[in-house]
Amino acid sequence: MTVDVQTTRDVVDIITGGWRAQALYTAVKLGLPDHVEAGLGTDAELAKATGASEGGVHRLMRLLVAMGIFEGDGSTGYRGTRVSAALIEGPGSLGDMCLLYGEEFYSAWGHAHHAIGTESSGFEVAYGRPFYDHLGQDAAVARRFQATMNTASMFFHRVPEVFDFSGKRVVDVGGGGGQLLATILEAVPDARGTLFDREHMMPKAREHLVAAVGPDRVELVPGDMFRSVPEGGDVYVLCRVLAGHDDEAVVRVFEHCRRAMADPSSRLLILDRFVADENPTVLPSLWDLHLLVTTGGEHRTVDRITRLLGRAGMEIAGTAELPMETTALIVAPRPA
Ligand SMILES: Nc1ncnc2c1ncn2[C@@H]1O[C@H](CSCC[C@H]([NH3+])C(=O)O)[C@@H](O)[C@H]1O
Repeated sequence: MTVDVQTTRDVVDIITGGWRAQALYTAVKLGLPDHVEAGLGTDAELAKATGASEGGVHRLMRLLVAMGIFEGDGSTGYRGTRVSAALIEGPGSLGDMCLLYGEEFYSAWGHAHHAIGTESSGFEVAYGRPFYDHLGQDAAVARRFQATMNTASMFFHRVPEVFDFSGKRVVDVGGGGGQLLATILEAVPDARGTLFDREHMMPKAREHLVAAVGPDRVELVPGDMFRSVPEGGDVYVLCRVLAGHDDEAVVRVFEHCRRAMADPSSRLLILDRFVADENPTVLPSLWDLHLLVTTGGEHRTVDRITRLLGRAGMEIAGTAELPMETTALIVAPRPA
């Protein structure tokens, strides 16, 4: 069989993706975006600042210019781009995400064959312990993971645009550090909020929410969503909570939300990524496999969520698309 040039090119573009990722990771590890921003423009200057070999820096920067991360060249001087600017260290930087993907996640993906073949975590093979245990024992990685989660929260500000929270009591179940609830309450001055999560999340969430909206419009309730959720909410939110739990556990959370709702006009808002079996798109499918490789978890299809909601006496009343292929499902209780 003869393979044409375009087909070969397509395959090569895909299989070198990991190399591109490692090149970008190395640039962040060496602090190249910061150094270029600080005006160090030649290979020699960058080599001196990073302690790396000048030849190595030259060869790496040549690729990064070709990839559009930097502009210029090593003799007349490199310049930053909007991509390298996003990697400069500081609040909101995407640099931590590059480091986490380039180290822990890259090692975990090295065991993709095992993870997919057995539907179990590749991370555990690579590191000898579950991902969340690892985070509990390595503060630097935990910090990077938190920063990566925050980076992935860029759809939060759009949530008040796709659902009307005015005058509502919002219960954020598994609300984490309170960023989403704070964003909603800041955008909707007459809404009130309850953050519900495990006990250990309370101090951080309280600090964030009180700083954002003051102590009066928000309460914090520690607990276990598999046992119960706070009563009397007009809107229950489940944002990025379901992927790590099996179907039975998810139905239980849905049942608790339905039972706790203030009245039939109350809604459940599910914010998550969903995979599609027909006409799939790449990012949700990739992240679904990524969940498998790191934690053994998964993203569901909307059909499957619909069935689980049905078992809890609820149905989808509307949907809205959010950035980064995140979807908002607006869920209503079915009349008894
Ligand atoms: N059994 C449980 N009860 C309440 N919260 C839980 C439980 N298990 C996990 N969580 C929380 O679920 C959250 C999942 S991470 C998502 C956090 C947040 N909604 C966001 O989108 O940024 C974490 O904050 C966990 O502590």
